[in-house]
Amino acid sequence: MAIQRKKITVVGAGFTGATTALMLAQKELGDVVLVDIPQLENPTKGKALDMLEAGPVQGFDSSITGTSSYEDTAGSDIVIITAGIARKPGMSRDDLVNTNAGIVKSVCENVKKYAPDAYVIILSNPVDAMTYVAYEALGFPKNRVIGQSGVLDTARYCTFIAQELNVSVEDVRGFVLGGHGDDMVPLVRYSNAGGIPIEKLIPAERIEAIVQRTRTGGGEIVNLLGNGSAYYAPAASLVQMTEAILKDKKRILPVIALLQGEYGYDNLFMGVPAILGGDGIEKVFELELTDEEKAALEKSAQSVRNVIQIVKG
Ligand SMILES: NC(=O)c1ccc[n+]([C@@H]2O[C@H](COP(=O)([O-])OP(=O)(O)OC[C@H]3O[C@@H](n4cnc5c(N)ncnc54)[C@H](O)[C@@H]3O)[C@@H](O)[C@H]2O)c1
Ligand SMILES: O=C(O)C[C@H](O)C(=O)O
Repeated sequence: MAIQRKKITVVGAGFTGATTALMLAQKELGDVVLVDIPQLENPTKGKALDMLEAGPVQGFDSSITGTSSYEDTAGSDIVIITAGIARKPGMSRDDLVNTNAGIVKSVCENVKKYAPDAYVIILSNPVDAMTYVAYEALGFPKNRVIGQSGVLDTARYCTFIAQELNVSVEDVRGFVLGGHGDDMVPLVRYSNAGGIPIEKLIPAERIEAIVQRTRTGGGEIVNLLGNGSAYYAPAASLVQMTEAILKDKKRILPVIALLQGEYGYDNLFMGVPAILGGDGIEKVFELELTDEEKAALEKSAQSVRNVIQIVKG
């Protein structure tokens, strides 16, 4: 049988969804189906056609199709869910919970029907709780239901460290643990530039400022944009996760995973470092934490539990 291109569905053709679709095609990771609601079918088709017409200029052969019909998503290898409303200045991500829970649930019912074997990546906010909603609605095994927050939060953290040191972002490593809220936990002790612990390179008060800026990094962009939230770095993060799965790269990335005992949490979705490869979340890494780190993680976990409780009703 001829080798088939991979099929990637992006649900939600707004700022993040459309940007993700274009980046996926630019990297030729597969053929892309962009889905939005029936009322936006023509603009969705228009965006997809416009992106497709960038192919000859940029030299990509991925197809990009705009639709409002889930039949077009049938057999997708990966489904990325960006559908939902975004926050505006003065709002927290948690303010979106009721509206987006309904949207994510209805999207997942279609994913379950038309792409039952897909690996599903959730972006819609509040994303830890939305990953829980998706998991419940899909009924898929936990390795195939993956939330995106840590790649983005870590990208922000590494950007700020590289700026502070005036070094290449390529040499900065670190990761952010916990929920995608203002009490997320950038792990300073496990962060380095060129292998040198950042604690040896940056004064403590500057590190603390970087940690705080990372925690409120989403809000910083929301305030600057005025009418929506970040989408370039979020789209890049989704593409990195998709690539890790489709190419079975076994990247170590922070992802939102269902914890069943790891870090002492049971049945909670939260950001942790994991191997992301051809079978989705293949392994969660459990690190030893100091008492202070444990307390910070517990604060973040409590915030996630509170939002999930709203969804559970
Ligand atoms: N987890 C993260 O790190 C992260 C990062 C960025 C954005 N987000 C979240 O992602 C979501 C999307 O952000 P955005 O900036 O792209 O918003 P946006 O408003 O530009 O786009 C959202 C799109 O979803 C569509 N949509 C709504 N209901 C739908 C449904 N039932 N089926 C299909 N499509 C539907 C809308 O019509 C719209 O086009 C928001 O909830 C935002 O908070 C999360
Ligand atoms: O901040 C937001 O509302 C969007 C997203 O979660 C982000 O961190 O950029």
